[in-house]
Amino acid sequence: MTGPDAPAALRATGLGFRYRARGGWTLRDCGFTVPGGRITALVGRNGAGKSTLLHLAGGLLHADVGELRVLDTVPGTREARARVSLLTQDKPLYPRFTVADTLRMGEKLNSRWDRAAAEQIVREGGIPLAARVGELSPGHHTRVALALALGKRPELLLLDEPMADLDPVARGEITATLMAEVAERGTSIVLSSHVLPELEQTCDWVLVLRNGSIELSEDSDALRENHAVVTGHTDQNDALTGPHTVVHRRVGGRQMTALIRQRGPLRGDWHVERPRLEDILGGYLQAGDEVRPADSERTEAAA
Ligand SMILES: Nc1ncnc2c1ncn2[C@@H]1O[C@H](COP(=O)(O)OP(=O)(O)OP(=O)(O)O)[C@@H](O)[C@H]1O
Repeated sequence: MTGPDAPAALRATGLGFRYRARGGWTLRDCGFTVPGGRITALVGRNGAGKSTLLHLAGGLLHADVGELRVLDTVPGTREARARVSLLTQDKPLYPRFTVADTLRMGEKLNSRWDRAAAEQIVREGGIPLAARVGELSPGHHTRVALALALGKRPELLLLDEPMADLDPVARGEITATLMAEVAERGTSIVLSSHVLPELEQTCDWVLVLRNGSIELSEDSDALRENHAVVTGHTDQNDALTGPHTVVHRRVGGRQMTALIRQRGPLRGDWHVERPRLEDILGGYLQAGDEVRPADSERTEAAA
């Protein structure tokens, strides 16, 4: 189902998870809604909790506190498993199976199996159906795992760094396949990635995790509209506080460049540019590493 009545792809309320009962929280107090029928980029620094969140959504882990729903169902239940595909980073497949065996297994296990779609993904990669999975290159292994995940015709596809092993041509082909899935079937896709430029044309929703907490859950176009990259003299620093929020700031000499969430008109003399999604995500990822004017002045004084 697509449109305004479509169920949210993911919905979390007060979600918390820790790997050991006495360990620290890997995910803490996460609350967000990812609308259905979108391609959502799940972004965060190493160790932020992206894989953990995807494993929870795929029903491989269970929340310690709070609630997570996928397509309005409980992750890991029979209904959720029928409607959700999760491709983990290790992309487990049987190494002794041939590619053809693997696709046949997909067909046996899934009542909605789309053989043509699965075979097309394999064929596009030039992978022989008779090849043994254990002898495939990592990129071809990823392709077969994706064919299995997509052949199931899921309503929600969860992908943990799916492009990491793929060559640039394969990345383009798989991206086009994913975008066609959303456009033609209204499939919801949530994919984690560190390759920010590739998200620019693909993703229409963004979920940013920072140290296990949700930093951002927002529409990509809205983010582009309500953020600005401003450059000007450092003595105007105070003009950026108040209604605006400085996400990240870099100072060089007496000039500063800042990514801001802009609320209303800007005071002062600034050169203003509309940021790309990549700039916005990069700014949020670096937010804790902010270089403040005072730091830069100390550096200059010491030089
Ligand atoms: N099986 C595990 N047992 C204990 N701790 C774990 C386990 N898996 C992950 N963690 C810890 O949980 C935190 C979040 O890890 P996670 O893999 O979810 O992050 P990530 O954002 O996917 O990172 P990356 O970008 O490096 O893939 C890290 O501190 C990690 O060390």
